[in-house]
Amino acid sequence: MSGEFDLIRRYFTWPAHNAVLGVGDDAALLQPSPGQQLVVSADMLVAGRHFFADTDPVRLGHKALAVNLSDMAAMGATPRWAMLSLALPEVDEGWLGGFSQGFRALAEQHAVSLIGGDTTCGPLNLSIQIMGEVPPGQALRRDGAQAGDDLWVSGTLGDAAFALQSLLGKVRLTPVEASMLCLRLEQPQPRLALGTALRGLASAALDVSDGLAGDLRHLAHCSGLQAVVEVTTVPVSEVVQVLSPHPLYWQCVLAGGDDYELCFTAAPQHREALSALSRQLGLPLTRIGHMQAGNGVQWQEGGQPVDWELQGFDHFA
Ligand SMILES: Nc1ncnc2c1ncn2[C@@H]1O[C@H](COP(=O)(O)OP(=O)(O)OP(=O)(O)O)[C@@H](O)[C@H]1O
Ligand SMILES: Cc1ncc(C[n+]2csc(CCOP(=O)(O)O)c2C)c(N)n1
Ligand SMILES: [Mg+2]
Repeated sequence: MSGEFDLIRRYFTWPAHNAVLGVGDDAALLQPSPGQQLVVSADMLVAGRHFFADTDPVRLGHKALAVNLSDMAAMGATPRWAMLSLALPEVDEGWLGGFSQGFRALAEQHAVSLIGGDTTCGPLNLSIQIMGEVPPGQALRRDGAQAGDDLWVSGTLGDAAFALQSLLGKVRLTPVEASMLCLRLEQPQPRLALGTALRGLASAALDVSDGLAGDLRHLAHCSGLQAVVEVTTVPVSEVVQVLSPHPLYWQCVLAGGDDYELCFTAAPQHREALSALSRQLGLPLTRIGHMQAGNGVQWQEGGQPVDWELQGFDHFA
């Protein structure tokens, strides 16, 4: 292979069906759908900090895009375009082939076009910008929760955090358990169908990337309210349930991060509609608490407040 431009052509150039002009010029040209608002977000993955450098490149390509799609889901947006900026320590054809395959498969599954990016030599770093669309006024923001709203979460929490603990040798799992949890850590599924279905139902939403404790604090702060969470109702997988005696249990479930589930608020009148949506999507939606006047997050166990100092993931804490 002859270098940077050959690499881009071979691994990161395929037809961009919904762009006027994609990879190959100084910039891409996009035609947003008439009347839609543009939704834009960026997320970077750094080797050694967000993933281990020896992670399966197919899974890594998936995850790099998935964490960005998750932010589109959290906004109730339909993703349309992605830009991929890479710093690569070397040209490793096997790695590039796998990474490109994982990225492309997820992009095609959601009709997202790769329309450009940047490629340099440097410590392994994957940076993606994602763009999507939402009808005006229908985006799911963090600041819309009302006192009395129910607090909901999709899927299960804590799987990815326990997978990380297992990879770090701090939790012992059977090979089957470890591979189930590692799938959650390395190949998260962005909840896009849920996000768009929540338009008009949820009053506020965000995705759980840094752990419920940290992310919920953002939602509470933006809405000027307090979130009350009954910890015994927080949904966990069967594998994580078995780990409930472990000293890291609540830390992983409530503050672990890397879950990429959606956490949202909705008025109690929408409970039936949300249960029906859960059945329709085949995705658990669980009521874990409510919003009230105040600030921050109040954890309760069996209805009694507990004084747990849980922090979400913070790169500089
Ligand atoms: N360097 C930066 N310059 C400008 N804005 C930033 C910068 N870094 C983050 N932001 C903005 O700060 C807000 C919070 O960013 P953050 O990365 O925490 O988003 P998130 O969805 O909560 O988390 P995650 O990165 O885990 O997806 C977003 O609006 C983001 O665009
Ligand atoms: C090797 C390795 N070490 C630690 C973690 C855990 N981790 C890293 S960043 C992050 C929050 C989301 O990041 P951001 O807020 O930057 O989007 C979490 C939970 C991991 N996945 N891999
Ligand atoms: Mg987010």
